[in-house]
Amino acid sequence: MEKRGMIDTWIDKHRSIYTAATRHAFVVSIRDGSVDLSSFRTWLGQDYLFVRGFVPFVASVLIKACKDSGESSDMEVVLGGLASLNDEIEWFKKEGTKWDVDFSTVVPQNANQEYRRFLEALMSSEVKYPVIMTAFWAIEAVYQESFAHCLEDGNKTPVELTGACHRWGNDGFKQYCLSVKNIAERCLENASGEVLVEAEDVLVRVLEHEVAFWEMSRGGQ
Ligand SMILES: Cc1ncc(CN)c(N)n1
Repeated sequence: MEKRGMIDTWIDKHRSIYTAATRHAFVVSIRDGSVDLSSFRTWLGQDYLFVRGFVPFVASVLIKACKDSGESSDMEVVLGGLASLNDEIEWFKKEGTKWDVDFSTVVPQNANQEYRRFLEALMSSEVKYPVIMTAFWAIEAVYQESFAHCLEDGNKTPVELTGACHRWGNDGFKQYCLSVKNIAERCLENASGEVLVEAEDVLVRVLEHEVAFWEMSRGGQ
């Protein structure tokens, strides 16, 4: 059985925001087939911009994994994540053509800009490895849980959206998220009280940014 660590404790403590991020109405509307396709197109354009900003964030996680981790396998896990972002960007470009979304004209909305600013602050060399690893796990896990939900039994996900759901809802991505979680948990086990407070705060803030991001797709800012 999987060992319960700090992250599971924090998820239990902050269950309502965790559920808001992983079972957002936008995601539920994909799963039940009622999704408004203009919302999907908004999400696609905004997420393409987000992912371009996520690349330097993951690169900064990679640098910390090389310098601060003490476990050589951490670097390989993060490098795998960075490599898959290359495929992800290509996938977005194909979807952009399919859905007639011209990324060169997409303007980042407030929620996107704020999330990107938050990630930039986390890239500072001052941010400790357990804190950035916790954030990294949460960012990836929200997409994994959300899109896996759209593929679970009983879904009515429109066939033209299953590609997006498989991108983050597949078993390989689930295993990768578990590897990132295990790294974060290992680091948190040895972290000081101060670092634990910071990591918990960052986890909650990621979840809040993810909720705001889904909201934006449905027409919020
Ligand atoms: C907003 C957001 N959060 C997470 C992911 C998954 N990398 C994403 N593509 N976009």
